[in-house]
Amino acid sequence: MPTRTVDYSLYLVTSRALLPPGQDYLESLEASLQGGVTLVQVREKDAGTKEFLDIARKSKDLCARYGVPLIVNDRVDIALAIEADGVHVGQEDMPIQIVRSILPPGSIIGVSCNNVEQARQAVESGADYIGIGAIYPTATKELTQPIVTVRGVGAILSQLDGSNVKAVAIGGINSTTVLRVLHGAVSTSCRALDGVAVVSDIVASDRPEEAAGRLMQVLRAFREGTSSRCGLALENRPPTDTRKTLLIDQIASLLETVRSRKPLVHQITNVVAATQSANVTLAWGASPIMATAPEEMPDLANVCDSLLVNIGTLRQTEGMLIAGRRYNATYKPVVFDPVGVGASQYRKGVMNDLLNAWAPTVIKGNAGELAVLAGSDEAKSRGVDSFGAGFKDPASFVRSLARKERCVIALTGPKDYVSDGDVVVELSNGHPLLGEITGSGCIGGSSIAAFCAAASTDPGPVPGRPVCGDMLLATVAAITSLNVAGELAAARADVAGPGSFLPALIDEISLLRPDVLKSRLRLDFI
Ligand SMILES: Nc1ncnc2c1ncn2[C@@H]1O[C@H](COP(=O)(O)OP(=O)(O)OP(=O)(O)O)[C@@H](O)[C@H]1O
Ligand SMILES: Cc1ncsc1CCO
Repeated sequence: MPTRTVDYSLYLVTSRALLPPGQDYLESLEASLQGGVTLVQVREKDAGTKEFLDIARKSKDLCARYGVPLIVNDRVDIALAIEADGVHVGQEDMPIQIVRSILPPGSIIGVSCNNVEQARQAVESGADYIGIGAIYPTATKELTQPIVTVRGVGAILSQLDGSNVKAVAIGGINSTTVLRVLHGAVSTSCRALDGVAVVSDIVASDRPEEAAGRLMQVLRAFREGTSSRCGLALENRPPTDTRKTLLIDQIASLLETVRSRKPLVHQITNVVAATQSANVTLAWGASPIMATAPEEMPDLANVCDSLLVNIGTLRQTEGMLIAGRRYNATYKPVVFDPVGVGASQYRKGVMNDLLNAWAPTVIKGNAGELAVLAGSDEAKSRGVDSFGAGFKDPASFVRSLARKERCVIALTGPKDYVSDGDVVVELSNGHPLLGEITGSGCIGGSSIAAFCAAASTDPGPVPGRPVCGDMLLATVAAITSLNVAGELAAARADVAGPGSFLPALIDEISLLRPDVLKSRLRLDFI
């Protein structure tokens, strides 16, 4: 029998217990189908066999009218009895090979997977699809296994490389989280989800048709916006021979855009570099607001243009958690600076909590910091500083970390490397004095946040990306402009060392002219 094409995009898992009071199960199911649900699984954990059979049969008839396949949870006997399109099993249920031997040829068989090994086994045993979860903690199902998190999905998807096994994510996915899940859950080989499975966002809604419609809109927008390059390299790239000239023009032009747009840059940063970060932000022509209280994050996310989260002197992380989520929800850039993350287990734990809670647009760090993020021991750190020779192949390192973390990665040092998972730009401007003042990395983060704000564009009514605009360009422009200002400051007659360098640097940032910037830029695509 030819393999049939199944649309996994919006996979509804039913649960009568979650229906709003007075809502009829079949009416709700029909409304969801009208809203665009593409696949349905009947899951009724507490129903007796007779009742389950009845619900499954009625659901099957209804789905058939909409041309939507129906899958039965766990119960192979019920699937056979109602001639369902397939069965979904858990890890403790009947093994896939046995299910396959019982069901008619061509049946869809899916299995829940919580980790890489389970996904490997699913492929080996001939599953049609895997349900990866739970992505978030959810009240719908009692969790017996660890939360996968959005950042954990990529490694599981990698197991599907070379197979025809499809994948959906499940657990806590709703219209607020769906874009984060779709965008964040992609393997380093660019394997994305085939769909998302949703329970309460649709079933518990008074208007299931609208709930399903909202999810479908985001799914469509995501696919349209990310048809190539994993959805990371956001803008169309020019041909190789002209792109360096074009990039240099774009950098100079973005410097002017920062000054003309005067973005408001919200910064949650450390107490060491806070004042110089605010001054540098002003010197670029942007406006800083340094604010940490969790209570004010919703208001600030509405009025500010971008967010910087710097963990240099961690005290309370609640504001950081809320802020990132809010800026994601308003489609504004979020820059993350994991200062000194190698210094303590606490910092590392906080970094992971933050990155699991929200999507960074850019992560910037020195070699020691990014090595901790990547789980590599190629570069070392001591406190907030990186030491040693660093990465043997920094270009490959940033490219693969960008793919893994699904954002732009900026690796700083004597040379800087910026990647969006596709291209890598090597930046050779700068001056050793930048390494001799504290917080030069921190002001780099503030600068990136200002340039990202200036580069961000209107996401439109149904955004298919967490942020719109060329964030690779913004990151490159910010770092390299700062480094050129550093060269100009270091060359001044009144600069005798690190003490006089910092004020001169702030002056040179505010004085930097686009033509001077262009003439001094030293960068290359790798
Ligand atoms: N030796 C150097 N030569 C040229 N530029 C440098 C040098 N060292 C650092 N820089 C520049 O200084 C900036 C900060 O980079 P660095 O890697 O020192 O950050 P960091 O270690 O995070 O700093 P900090 O912890 O002090 O905030 C970057 O723009 C980088 O290009
Ligand atoms: C020195 C220092 N300690 C915590 S943050 C910071 C600023 C440079 O990263």
